Order: sequence, then structure tokens, then C-alpha cells
Amino acid sequence: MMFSSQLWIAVGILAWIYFLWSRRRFYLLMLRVKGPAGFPLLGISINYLWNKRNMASRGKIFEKYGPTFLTWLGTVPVLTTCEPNVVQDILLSPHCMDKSQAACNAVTKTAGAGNLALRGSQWVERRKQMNPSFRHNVLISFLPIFNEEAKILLSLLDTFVGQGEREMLPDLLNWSFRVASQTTLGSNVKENPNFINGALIKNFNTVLELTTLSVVLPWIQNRTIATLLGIEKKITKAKFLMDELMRPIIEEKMKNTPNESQESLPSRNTVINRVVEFLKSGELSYDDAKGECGIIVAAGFETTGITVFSTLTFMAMFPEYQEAVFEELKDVFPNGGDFDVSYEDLQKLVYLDRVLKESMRLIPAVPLVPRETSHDVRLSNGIVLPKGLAVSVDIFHTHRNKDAWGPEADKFNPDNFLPENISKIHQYAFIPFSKGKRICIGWLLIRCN
Ligand code: HEM
Repeated sequence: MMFSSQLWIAVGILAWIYFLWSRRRFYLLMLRVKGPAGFPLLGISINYLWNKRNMASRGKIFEKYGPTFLTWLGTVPVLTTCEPNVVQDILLSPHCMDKSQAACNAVTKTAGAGNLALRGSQWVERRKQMNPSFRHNVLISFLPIFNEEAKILLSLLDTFVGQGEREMLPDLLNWSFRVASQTTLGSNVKENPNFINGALIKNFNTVLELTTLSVVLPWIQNRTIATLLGIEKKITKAKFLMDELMRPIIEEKMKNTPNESQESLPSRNTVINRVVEFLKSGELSYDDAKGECGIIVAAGFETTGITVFSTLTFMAMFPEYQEAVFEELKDVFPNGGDFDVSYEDLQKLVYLDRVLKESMRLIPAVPLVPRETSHDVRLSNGIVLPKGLAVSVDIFHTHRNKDAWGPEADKFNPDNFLPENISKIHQYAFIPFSKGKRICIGWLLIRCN
């Protein structure tokens, strides 16, 4: 008995030594890239849990350790950067295209297996399948939806006039959800009882929150722990609601095949029509089809709603810029009243474009992009990132990096995007949609919307 317990202790110690040895390259990296190690086995996960405003807490780490630091989330080493050169190396590297397995599992478990959560050749294949849905001609075909929804939103905003302060984010998320469901699923959710009572949007938010939590604390992906913490129940409910939304839409589309001779090419290429085409040909399973649609709606509506919300907030905070936007609108649409905006009109709104970019610079809707190295990656500063390292491109702090944007990096100033100013800024210092092959699939859609 005595012997066997000693044996177990010896096996445990050997296993621990092997574990440390197999990770020696991460520990060696700590000698070259500094950062807070946090607590054993927990790393700095606790900070993320305690400190909900983790933007500010990451800012403090950057101040202390510089624009690239190495830290630990649980037992996972994470390199975080807001340094444009390093960001460029990472986003352009073919060996840094995937998200970590833990992040992908978290997304797949809650939202389904869409583009966002696929890795390697599976991602390449799916991205190829979905890219045509975001081509210029498809996006232009959505202009009537954008115009119609803009009018509905404006009528709502009119009712707020003279009412004093008002929380606007929920209304903007409702609007962006309606736009996303029409452009992605080809279906207006206006009449859906779960949309009307707010359950659908709440559900998408729960999915996003649970996904983030599972990335920060990967051990909650364990089913027993998730059940004990009540997370499993929330995931089951989220999946049920998602299925209730998607199933009738997909079933309806399965019955009514778009007819090549009757339907225009843009209409045949919308997300839902392509997904259903692949479902019919057996290239996608029903779960994959549902996951793809769900993820595109989730990725699109919250980001769009937040971007419009922050832009309107900046306009309210800085009336001088609001006035300049208004003057430009009066120039481009001198007759006012009830009118539709064309793609050509959008090209004329150069000042509004600068304001939107400046708003996305200060409040990027996606504040960081998580990746993982699939091979060793040599950065241009000579540091080698070992295979299997989690990498986090911190968009929020890259956009406020004073070395890139100057001492007033935190100040709202649309002139940052005047051609003569932006041409002097590092090309990877402004990356609201990320860059490289895995750039946001919907970035052109946003330019039209
Ligand atoms: C202001 C609005 C938006 C912002 C700021 C934004 C930003 C981003 C960012 C930073 C990424 C991560 C890319 C990477 O991994 O390097 C991303 C991915 C993605 N976005 Fe967007 N996005 C926006 C709107 C949209 C819209 C409207 C859609 C679709 C309708 C969309 C669909 C996606 C998808 C599917 C991905 C995953 C792409 C992949 O991994 O292949 N996004 N987005």
C-alpha cells in the first residue's frame, strides 16, 4: 500500500515535470517578452472576472510592460499586442490564421460551427463558400432594405425629440437585428414573438457573453462544471431559441429553391440561399447551416448597432462635428424630405465617412481578435512565437497607441482621417475589421449600411 502511494506520487511528479518540459518554449519566451504571470494555474483569469472593465486593466498592463506583453489565462500563455508592426506580422502570417481550439469550442458549443469558429482547411473551404454572399453586387441589392430600415429608425428617433435623456442602445440593436436578419436570413423578424418580447436579442447577447467567458476561463467548458454553475442550462435554452428562429426559415427555403432563370444573381448569392444550396447538395449539415446563419447574424448585428450607437454618442458630445456632418448632408441631399440614398450618394459623404472611422477607432465594436500559432512564427523584431501560443491582437489599444497616433490618441478628431494625415499612420494602426485573409467577411456590407 505504502509502495503504491509512493509510486503514484512519483508518477504525478514525473507527469508534472513532463508537462513543464513540454511547455519550456513558452517559459523561455517569458524571458524575452515581459508581462504579468498572475497566479499559478489561474494566471490573470481572476482579473478578467473581477475587473469587468478589462479594457482599462489591459491598458494598465500595456503602460507597465510596453505594447506587447505575455501573460497567462489559466494555464494558457497569451501574447497580447497593440504594436502595429507586430499586429501586421500576426495578421499576415499564414501560421496565425486560426483561433485557439478552446475559443472555437466555446463558439461552436454556444452558437454553432460557423465561419468564425472554424480552423485550418475547414475554415478555408467555408470562407470560399460564403465569400460570394458579400460581393459588391449582393450588397448593393440590399440598399432598399437599408433605406427602408433607416426611415423606420428615423421615425422612431423623431419621437424622442424633446423627451430629455434616453437609453438608445436597445433601439439601435433592434434596428441592426432587423437589418441583419433581412440581409442574412432573407426574413424580417418584425412579427416574430421572440423578437417583439426581446428574447431573441437577449439570447444572442447570452451566447456572446458565454462564449467570452468560456474563452477567458476554458475550464468552464467541462460539462460537469458548466452544469454546476448553471451555464449548461443557459446554453441549452440559447440553442433552443436559435433553433426556433432558424428552423422555419431554413425549411421554407428548402421548399422554395431559388429559380436560376427567375432570380437575379445577387439574390441567389445571399447567405441563406447559399447555405441552403450547400445543405441540399450535402456539403453542409443542418447544424452547420444553422450555425453559419446564426454566427453571421450574431457577428453582424451587435457590431453594427454598437458602431452606430458610439457614433451618435460622439455626435452628441461634440456638436461642432455634428454640425459639420449636418452641413455635408444638406449639400448632398439639398431637397431633404423623404428620399432614398443611392450607392453614388454614399460615395459623396466623405466627412461622415471620416466621422465613422474616427468613432470605430476610439470604440471598435470588436476590441480584440484572438488567434493561435499553428507553427513557429518569426516576428520582424526577431522574436519567435512558438507553435501553440495564443495571440491576442488588441484592436482597442492599437487604435489608441500614442506612438502610432500621437499624444492626442485618446481624443475624438475626425481629421485623423484626412488623406494627408492618415497617409502618415501605420497601415496596421487602424484595423476595426482586422486585416489579412481572415478580415471581417462583412466589412464591405458595413460600408453600404
Ligand atoms: C462595424 C461592424 C463590424 C465590425 C467592427 C466587425 C469586426 C470584425 C472583426 C474584427 C472580425 C475578426 C476578424 C479576424 O479574426 O481577424 C470579424 C469577423 C467576422 N465578421 Fe465582422 N464586423 C462588423 C460587421 C460584420 C457584419 C455586418 C457581418 C455579417 C453580416 C460580419 C461577419 C463577420 C464574420 C462571419 C466574421 C468571421 C470571419 C472569419 O473568421 O472568417 N461582421 N468582424
